[in-house]
Amino acid sequence: MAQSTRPKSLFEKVWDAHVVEPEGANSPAVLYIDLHLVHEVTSPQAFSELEARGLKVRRPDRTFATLDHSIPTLRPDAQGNRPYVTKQAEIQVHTLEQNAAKNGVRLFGYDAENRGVVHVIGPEMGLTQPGYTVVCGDSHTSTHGAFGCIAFGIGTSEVGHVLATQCLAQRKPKTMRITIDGKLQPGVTGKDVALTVIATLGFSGGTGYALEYAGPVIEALDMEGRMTVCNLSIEAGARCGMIAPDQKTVDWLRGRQYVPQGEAYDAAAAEWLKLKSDDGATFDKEIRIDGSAIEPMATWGTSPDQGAPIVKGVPVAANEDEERALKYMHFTGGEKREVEKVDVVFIGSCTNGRMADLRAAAEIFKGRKVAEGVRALVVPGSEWVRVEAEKEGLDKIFTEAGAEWRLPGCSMCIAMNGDFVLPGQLAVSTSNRNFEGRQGPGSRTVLASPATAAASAIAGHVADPRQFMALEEA
Ligand SMILES: CC(C)[C@H](C(=O)O)[C@@H](O)C(=O)O
Ligand code: SF4
Repeated sequence: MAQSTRPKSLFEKVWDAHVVEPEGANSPAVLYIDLHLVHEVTSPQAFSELEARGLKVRRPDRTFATLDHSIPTLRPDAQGNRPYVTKQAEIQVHTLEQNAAKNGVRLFGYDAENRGVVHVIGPEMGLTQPGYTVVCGDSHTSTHGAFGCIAFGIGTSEVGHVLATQCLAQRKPKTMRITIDGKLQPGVTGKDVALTVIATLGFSGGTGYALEYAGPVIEALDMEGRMTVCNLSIEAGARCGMIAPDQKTVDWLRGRQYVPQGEAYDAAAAEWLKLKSDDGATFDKEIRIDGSAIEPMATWGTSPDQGAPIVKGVPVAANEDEERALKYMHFTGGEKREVEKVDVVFIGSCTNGRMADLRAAAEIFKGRKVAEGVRALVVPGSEWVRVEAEKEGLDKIFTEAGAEWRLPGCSMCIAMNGDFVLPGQLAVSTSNRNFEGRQGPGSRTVLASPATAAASAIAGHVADPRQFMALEEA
C-alpha cells in the first residue's frame, strides 16, 4: 500500500498502525491492542462473561495481570495471614488468581518480585513499549503514553472484548498538542507541570481529545516525570496523553525484562525514534504554556483542576462550584497555605510512586522529622521500587524521619485496602484524585508533588518545598 506523505501526528501514526477495520459513518474503528493489563477490581465480571460464553483469552501472551488496589500494604502476620480490610477485598484477589491461572494469563501475584501498581510495573518491566496500543480497565492507563503509546482506560465490558478478541471498537478522538515552552525553575517537578496543565484546561477541557505533550520542558523531564504528566491526562477529561519517544525513552527501557535484547533492541529503538509528530502535522487544538512560570502547585478544591501555585495561597471562590469545594475542604478562600494544618501525608500511587519520586521525597526528609501529629505514609509503586529504594537506604531515611514504609499497592490513593484518611482529616497526597471522600469518607485531599508532600509533612502545613531545598542559583 502506498504511504501517504501528508504530515502525521504521533497519535495518527500509532493509531493508523493499529486499525484492523476503519471507522465508518455508523461504526467505530476496530483497533488491535498490543498490551492488555488487568487488575483485580475491573476484571472479575469480564472473566465471568468470557466463561459464560465459552470463550478463551485470545492472546494470553499479551495479557498481564497484577494485584494492586485491594491488597494490604502491611506484612502478613506470623501465621502468614494477609491483613485484608474486608472479605470482599480478599475475594477480589483470589478471583483474579483463579481467573489468571484458568486462562493462562501471567499474574504478578502477591509474592511475585514484579508485583505492583499496574501503571508502574508495565513500563518497569518493558511490557510497555513505544508505538503500542495499551489498555487496562483503569482510567490512569494514560500513564503509558509517556512512551509514545496510545494508552487508555476501558470499561469492564470492554475488558471482556479485549480478552476475547485482542481488539477494541473505538472512535478516533480529536488531537490536541500542549507545548510547554521555556525551562522549569529549580524545585518544580513533573507533577507541578501536570497540575498546571489541568488547571489550565479544566476538568473537562481535554474531553474528546488525545493529548500530545511537547516542547522543551517535556523533553527535559525524566521518564518518571513524563509518566506523571501523562498519568493526569484523564483528570482533564482526555482519552489519553502521549509524548514522543526520544533517546531518554530508549535508554530508560534498555535491558528491561520484556524488551528485545542486544541488536534487536537497537533495531526496535531505531523504529521507536521515528514515532514523533511530523513537521507540519496538524492538531484539532493547540495550546502553549510558559514552563518557566510554573511554580510548585497544590490543589485547594475537590477536583484535580482546582489547583494553584502554593505561594499564591487559596483562591477566593469565583463561582458556586468553587464555593462548594472550598467549603468541603474547610477553606474560606484567600488564606495562606501555611494555615492549612496537615494530618496525613501520602507519598505513592501510579502518579508518584516511582524511584525518582521517592528520591525527591527522601531528599527533603533526610535529617528532618515529620511534624508532631502528622501521619506520613510512603508506599512504593512496585516491589521493584521497594527493593531499589531499600538498596539506596531510602526506607531508613523515611522511617528515621518518622514516616511509615509499606509494601507496594494503590493504598491511600483510593483507600480500598485499609489505608485511609479519617473523616475531616486533611491529607497532602502525591496521587491524582482529590474527590470528596476519595481517601476515605470525609477525607480532604490536597494533591501535590512528592517534594511538596514531604515538605508539608515536615512543616505540618501545606508548604512550598523550595524552603527545604539547597537550590542552585539559576
Ligand atoms: C478502580 C479503578 C477502576 C479506578 C480507575 O479506573 O481509575 C482507580 O484506579 C482509580 O484511580 O480511581
Ligand atoms: S494508584 Fe490510585 S490512581 Fe493509580 S491505579 Fe491505583 S487507585 Fe488508580
